[in-house]
Amino acid sequence: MMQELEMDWNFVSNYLITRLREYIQASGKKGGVIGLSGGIDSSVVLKLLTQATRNVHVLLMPSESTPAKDIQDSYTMLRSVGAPYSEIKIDDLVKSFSSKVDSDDKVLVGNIKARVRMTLLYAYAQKLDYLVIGTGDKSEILLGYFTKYGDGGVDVLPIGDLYKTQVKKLAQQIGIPKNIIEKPSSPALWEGQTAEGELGIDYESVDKILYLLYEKFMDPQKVAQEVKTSRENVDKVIRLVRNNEHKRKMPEIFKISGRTVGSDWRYPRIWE
Ligand SMILES: Nc1ncnc2c1ncn2[C@@H]1O[C@H](COP(=O)(O)OP(=O)(O)OC[C@H]2O[C@@H]([n+]3cccc(C(=O)O)c3)[C@H](O)[C@@H]2O)[C@@H](O)[C@H]1O
Ligand SMILES: Nc1ncnc2c1ncn2[C@@H]1O[C@H](COP(=O)(O)OP(=O)(O)OP(=O)(O)O)[C@@H](O)[C@H]1O
Ligand SMILES: [Mg+2]
Repeated sequence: MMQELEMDWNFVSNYLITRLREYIQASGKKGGVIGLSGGIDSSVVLKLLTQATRNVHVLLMPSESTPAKDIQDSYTMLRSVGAPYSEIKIDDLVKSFSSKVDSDDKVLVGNIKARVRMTLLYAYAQKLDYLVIGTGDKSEILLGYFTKYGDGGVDVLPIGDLYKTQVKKLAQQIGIPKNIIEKPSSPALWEGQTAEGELGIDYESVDKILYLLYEKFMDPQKVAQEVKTSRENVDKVIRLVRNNEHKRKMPEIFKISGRTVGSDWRYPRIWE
């Protein structure tokens, strides 16, 4: 059923490396900054990025909820790619922000963490004349499982068209250490958080549900049967995709002049 999600991973990795190199070149910027968490997505994108350009800067931004294992895994990745890095502890910044809101809600504080990281990545990008390279995958993007303008606030999403289960295959191909590939995916925004725990469905099922619904236009009831999951899980996925549509768009502009097309104002070639 899911053979179509199989790909020539060697070809995919070469394709993404080339696209990244060309994207950076076309932007007129010199390279890329990336946040490395020790998780699979940032490890994969870091590896691709170092093959696309020599100008890479890595930010390690641990907080109190970052597992020690993730920091170790980040250093393993750093040693293997040999990229320059800065380590910045973010807890003082996060506390400073959350004290102004007077809240200790874990999702709220977690989102502050993601936005503090984004702010630091953009400051480094500006200082170095680099782009901010994003790490979101297709599963997270479709589900809206990211912080708007936090880890979602980036310049380009190299693995944004690969489901989490496909990122794992690509990771094997490009030689990411096995324990990084196998550990449970987690935003690590609070202690004990795991993606599958918070979503309430495993990624293996989520990816099949997404694929059958949105790429095969299969009826939800049939999807539940095919994936051997409950109808409730399929409905939950549909709800997440629909409710988080706003995270995949630029903010809506209430148009008045009506002269422009789309949300972009095009610079006509004739002016060049
Ligand atoms: N219809 C609409 N049109 C325009 N904007 C809309 C909107 N509905 C909400 N919003 C805005 O969006 C905000 C909610 O979005 P957001 O602030 O992102 O917050 P929210 O989606 O509530 O939380 C982020 C989720 O992503 C997870 N996450 C975060 C970071 C990293 C990762 C990871 O996988 O590593 C996962 C995190 O665990 C949590 O479950 C609202 O407060 C509102 O401002
Ligand atoms: N401690 C951290 N230091 C630096 N960057 C981080 C840190 N935590 C999160 N990030 C950034 O936020 C991104 C989103 O986190 P997310 O957990 O989705 O990705 P991941 O850890 O790379 O992979 P996975 O989704 O499997 O956990 C990371 O890829 C990374 O770029
Ligand atoms: Mg993670």
